[in-house]
Amino acid sequence: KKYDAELKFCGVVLRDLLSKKHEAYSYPFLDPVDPVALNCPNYFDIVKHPMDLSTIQKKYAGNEYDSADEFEADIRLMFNNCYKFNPEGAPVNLMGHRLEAVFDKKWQE
Ligand SMILES: Cc1ccc(Nc2c(-c3ccc(O)cc3)nc3c(C)cccn23)cc1
Repeated sequence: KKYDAELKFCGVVLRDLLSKKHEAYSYPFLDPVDPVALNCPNYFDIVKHPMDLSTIQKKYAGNEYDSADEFEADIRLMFNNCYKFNPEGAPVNLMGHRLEAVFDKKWQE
């Protein structure tokens, strides 16, 4: 059963993560990682289930999430992919932690 109120809140959180105010650290997460463009040919050897905010947005708009838990699982997958590929202390790793902190604060609201 879809719980509409909780799914509406997912849309509110997603819109915030996509907003310009976070663009300084959200840009690595806005679109699917392109291993050719980024010169990281080993990406798909390390990250088996890629995820990004544009894909989450498409799934949300397409009503593919049946619960907030499913939505959160994709958000966490996106960040955990980032931490797996980008070592602790690397710029993109730090951006992941910054954007995840934004998510965590809003999510626990
Ligand atoms: C050789 C190399 C090393 C690190 C990266 N990381 C990285 C990522 C990235 C995002 C999420 C993710 O799960 C994995 C990688 N996004 C970028 C961008 C937008 C610019 C520069 C580096 N970027 C790219 C190439």
